[in-house]
This record gives sequence, structure tokens and C-alpha cells, in this order.
Amino acid sequence: MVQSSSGSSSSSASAGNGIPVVDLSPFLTAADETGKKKRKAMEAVKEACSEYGFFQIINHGVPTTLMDRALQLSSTFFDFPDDEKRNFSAPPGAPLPAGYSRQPLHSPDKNEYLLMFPPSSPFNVSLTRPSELGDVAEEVFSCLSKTGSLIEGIINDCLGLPAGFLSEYNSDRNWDFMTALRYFPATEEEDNGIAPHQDGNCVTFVFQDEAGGLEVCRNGVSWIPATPQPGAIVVNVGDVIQVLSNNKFKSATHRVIRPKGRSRYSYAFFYNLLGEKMVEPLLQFTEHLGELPKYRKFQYGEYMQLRMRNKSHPPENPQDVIHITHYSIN
Ligand SMILES: O=C(O)CCC(=O)C(=O)O
Ligand SMILES: [Fe+2]
Repeated sequence: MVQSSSGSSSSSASAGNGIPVVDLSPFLTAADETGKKKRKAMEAVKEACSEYGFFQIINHGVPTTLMDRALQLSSTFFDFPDDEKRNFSAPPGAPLPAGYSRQPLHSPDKNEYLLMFPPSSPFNVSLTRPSELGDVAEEVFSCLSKTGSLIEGIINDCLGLPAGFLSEYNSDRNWDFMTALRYFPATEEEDNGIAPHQDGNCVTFVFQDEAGGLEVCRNGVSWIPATPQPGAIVVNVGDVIQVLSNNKFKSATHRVIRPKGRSRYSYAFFYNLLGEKMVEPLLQFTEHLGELPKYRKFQYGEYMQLRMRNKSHPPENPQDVIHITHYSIN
């Protein structure tokens, strides 16, 4: 049921060298009549979310062939000359930066990416080269949206919330987005792909090629690899779930280290929340437990704007970068 991503079998979600791996098949097949396998998987998710904020899922229903194809097609796209790639950038003044972008020179992050909103979004840039990319990316988007809803339901139950609470709270999928990323090969001088950060959204899903490099910080001390495993999807809890659960579930700090001598390709799908939604610790994790809320209430869209400002206008003093602690009650 559960094994560590370093490959060794184990019955504990925290064993092994890598992050825990959870088999979702009991949730997708009718073969679990007693519900025992589901309960075991739920325990593993619960432990992973409170210990690491990270786990990998297998037998999740997203076809491996689709993920592999998507990675091949994005790598073909990123191999195009810069001028060609820029034809797929959002037009100047566009309300959202859909399509192709490269991290600005001042950024420590050395990657380029394609940004996609839900397939029906008018902000999307049509991905016509290579010819299959647009359709395959849409298919990936729809599949991961379903995975998002499945994992959100599992997290809901792991947190002991009333059935369907999170899906009702987060019922509008319009703010979800996905990136196809390419990290440039490391140089002799530096190898940062994405600097240590937490994701601001609800839950993130990543699938990656075999290069490796995604790492999770444990207890502020050690870095644990999310070792690539064929067909697996990495799941990480974002700030919204951390706040709602009053820190019961962790929005883990993670980073990407670029490999030497090759590029690294991945897709990241952000199961998000509508900007107008208010976020605050739920009574189940405060009053009902006799505990004080660790965050004040805030509007999600405001937090997203502050995070985007971190990127567009990085503060001189790194201590002024806005994190979820901006809303902490000390
Ligand atoms: O590419 C990856 O493996 C992770 C990307 C990530 O952490 C992010 O975009 O927030
Ligand atoms: Fe991230």
C-alpha cells in the first residue's frame, strides 16, 4: 500500500529515504469492499500531510502514457528557437501571463515555462506547435483537475471535516492553472531551478521526467528528494490547506535543483481557490480544540497579488518577501 519513493516497501508513510508513496487504487476501483485499503491509504495521506506536506501517488487514474507524451511534447516545444517560442507568449498588456515565459534575468530561478488556465479560459494562448501539444495539455489539465478533486476529498476526510466540506468551499475551478516547465542544465557556478518556497494554493500536483531535483525540506533541516518514479505524481499541500487546518497539515518548503549536463522537464498543476474566497483557520482546528487561530482572516486574491508582487518587484531585503506568515497571529 505504502512505500517510500526510494523504492523500499514499508507499511509506514514516513519510512524510507524519499517522500511517502500512496497507492490510490482503492479509491478508483470497486475492489475494496470492506474499505480497509481506503482507510490505510487515508492514514498514509494523513501522516504524510502532517509530517511532510508532501507525498507521491500511484494508480491515480492519470494515464502514464499521457504524462510521458506531455513531457515529450513540452521538451520539443522548449527546443524551438527563442523567437519561435515567443510567438506563444501572451500579447503585451494581456490580463494574465498565459503561454510562454522565461524567468526574468533578476530571478534566481533558471527555468522557462508554458502557463495554461482551464481549457475553456479565454486567456489561454493556443498551443499549435508541436501540433499535438494543445490537445494533450488540455487532456492533462482535465485529468489533473479530477485528481485534484479526489485528493481534496481525501484530505477533507483525513482532517475529519464534514463530508464534502472542502469541495463545497472550493467549488469553482476557474482559478486553477498548470505550468509545463523546463529547467536549464546547471552550470559550474550554480544549480538553482526554483528557490525554496511554499505554494500558496490548496494542493499542487507535479509529474517530472527522470532527471530528479525536486526536494522537500523536513523540519527546517534536511532536504528529502521527491525521487522520480515512473507514472507517479508528486502531491504537495499548499498554504490554503495549512491555514484552514491551523497548521495541522503543512505547506512544505520545497525547491528544485537543476541537474548537470541536461535539462529537466516537469508539469505542475495548481489546484487553486477563487480569489474572492476568504481563508481563515476553521473552528474545527481552533475553538473546538481549545486552540487559538494561528492566522487572521484574509481574502485569497489579495494574498495572490502580494505573491505576484514578490516576483515582479522583488524587495531589496529578502525578509520583506511576503509569505503566508504575513497573516500569522503571533
Ligand atoms: O517543477 C517542479 O518539480 C516543481 C515546481 C514548483 O515547485 C512550482 O512551480 O511551484
Ligand atoms: Fe512549488
